[in-house]
Amino acid sequence: MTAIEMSGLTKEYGSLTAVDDLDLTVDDGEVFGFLGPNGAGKSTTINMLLDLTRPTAGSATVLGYDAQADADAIGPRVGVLPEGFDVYPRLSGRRHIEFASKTKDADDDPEEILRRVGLSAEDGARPAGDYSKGMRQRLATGVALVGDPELLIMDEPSTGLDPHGIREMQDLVRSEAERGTTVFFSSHILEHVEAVCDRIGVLDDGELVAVDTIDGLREELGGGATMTLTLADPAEWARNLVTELEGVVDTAASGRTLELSVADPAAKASVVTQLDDSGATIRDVRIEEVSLESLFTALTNGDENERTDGAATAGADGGSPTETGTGAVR
Ligand SMILES: Nc1ncnc2c1ncn2[C@@H]1O[C@H](COP(=O)(O)OP(=O)(O)OP(=O)(O)O)[C@@H](O)[C@H]1O
Repeated sequence: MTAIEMSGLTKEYGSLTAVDDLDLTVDDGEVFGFLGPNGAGKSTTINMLLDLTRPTAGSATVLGYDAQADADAIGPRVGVLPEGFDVYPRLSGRRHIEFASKTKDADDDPEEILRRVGLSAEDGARPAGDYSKGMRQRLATGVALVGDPELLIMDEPSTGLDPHGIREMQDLVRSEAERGTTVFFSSHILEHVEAVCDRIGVLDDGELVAVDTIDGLREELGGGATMTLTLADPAEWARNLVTELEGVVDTAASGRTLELSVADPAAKASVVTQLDDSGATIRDVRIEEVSLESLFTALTNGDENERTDGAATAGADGGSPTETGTGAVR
């Protein structure tokens, strides 16, 4: 079955097209990363799936139900971790789960849910206001898991978490996926998505610019890698042997060092074979794959904080320094 299907899904706010003609399918059981810089339209898309915002055009189904017409059927089957979720400081973690169970008319064992998200019974008894940011996110996920949803929608779940908290969140996503839950995980940080997702969709200025696995995207963008070969003899001679090989896009020779840019993975083996067959002695080979960060930058045209159409960015979260590391495009 298809967990999510968007067809021409569009949302306009006046002259701003926040989400532009999205066609996207997320399969049942998949962990799908919905990636894009701040203001790309991720939350707006999620809001349309949950019927919190109505599309200007197009449609979407969630778990086979029409997102607008059958919103009542979708609600109980979907767990949502909204962006910027915060706890009720005086309520215990356990009470949060109990409250959510009551609201969803579910009969989950609060202890079991707390355990699933890595909170002990003692943690559950404490006021959530005392929790660390990571514990709050885990509790928020616990709340989303009430009613055993078939689909978990997480809007920027790693926001504000330190590296340890991020790893915990990723483990949680993995273990829920192992239980068979489909996960739709939005983020503006490539690394967070890459670590847990089967496929990613990249959104930029409201448009879906790529949908693939990370490896697939790498290849699509040229499978880019740089090869540095150290040879026994001057490299200029060797350079002439490989310049014309398929997949080799750039070459440079300096002393006994030959540097090559290759556009597809197969070219790496061809280079080595060609040199070897021609009698060159290769002393060392270093290969540097295109970084995930440059991949994402290429896809989103290096967008930073704001949209190129100059519209204000909604939901800016003023994240922590840990979010601005490699892969972030804030
Ligand atoms: N209610 C609204 N009225 C007008 N414009 C809006 C509204 N909601 C969102 N937008 C605009 O739509 C665009 C997409 O915003 P959205 O919040 O969906 O992006 P996002 O990818 O979720 O970003 P973030 O990670 O910052 O939440 C932004 O330019 C935003 O300013």
